[in-house]
Amino acid sequence: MAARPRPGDPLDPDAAISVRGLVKRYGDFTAVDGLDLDIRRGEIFALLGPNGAGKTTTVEICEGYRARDAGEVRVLGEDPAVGSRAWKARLGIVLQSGSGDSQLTVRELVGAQASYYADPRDADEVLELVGLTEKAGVRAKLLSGGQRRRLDVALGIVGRPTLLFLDEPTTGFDPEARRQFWSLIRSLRDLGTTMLLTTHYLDEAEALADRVGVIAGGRLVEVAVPSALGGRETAPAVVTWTEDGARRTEATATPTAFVAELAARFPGEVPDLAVARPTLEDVYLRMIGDDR
Ligand SMILES: Nc1ncnc2c1ncn2[C@@H]1O[C@H](COP(=O)(O)OP(=O)(O)OP(=O)(O)O)[C@@H](O)[C@H]1O
Repeated sequence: MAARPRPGDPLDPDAAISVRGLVKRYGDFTAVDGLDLDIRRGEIFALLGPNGAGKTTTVEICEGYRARDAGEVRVLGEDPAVGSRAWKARLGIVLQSGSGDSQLTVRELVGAQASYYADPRDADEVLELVGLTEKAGVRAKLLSGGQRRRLDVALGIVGRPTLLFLDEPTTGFDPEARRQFWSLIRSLRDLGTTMLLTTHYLDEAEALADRVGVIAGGRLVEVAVPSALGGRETAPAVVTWTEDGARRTEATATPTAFVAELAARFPGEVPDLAVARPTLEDVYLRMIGDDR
């Protein structure tokens, strides 16, 4: 399920994004250091990694915005370094710092962006989708931070992209706006859009991504479904409870059996019973720690 390509494997012609041996240097510094990755059509793929890991560099090479020093890249079947106009029109891009301080209204901006595409989404439909209908007539520069981010997404999807790049899309969102944004992303997936997301929010990756890739020091450390990253699904569970006034802890590979034993020992509820597996954050921090 979470198979990832090995160095030297051929490009995958069916993938939305196929990357082999990608290298990017800035002077003496190697920012991306031999990256192999396939992103399937229709999936949401989250790229995780610490600041400076090489996420934005990788994504911008896939978008055709940066040149690479070595390796092969195919995005929707074309090499981004020489991507055609028709190819570019099939991409949607939501950058880290977006539209911002325009004097134009929200609807004017979305309408203007739509005019670049042969078959755009209806501007009002897009505003509805991102929850900005009530702000359609407001100048973009008067929007709140979270509303601007939604406008960025609106601008990214109005061209009906096959593949959408989202670079840290929910930075600065309040919790409710993040939840709304997540449901927007899920509805785009239901419409068949492939998405490559970078994020520092592990709960966001867990909530949205079909697969996550962890990148550190310009290398891909692991690719997996969120529930299996770093051996999470088979890691021992930690059972905690209170007994004789003290907090007790037991790490076990068979938590169900262990809890059954505990239940037999106590007349009613086992006090303060909890069963926990390592969180995505636990395994992620361990991974990038290992890499360093
Ligand atoms: N134009 C550039 N010139 C020189 N170095 C650069 C340039 N762009 C990026 N770098 C360096 O390459 C490395 C990778 O940067 P990149 O922006 O890809 O990281 P990132 O994983 O997206 O980080 P963040 O999570 O902070 O956005 C960093 O060390 C960065 O300083």
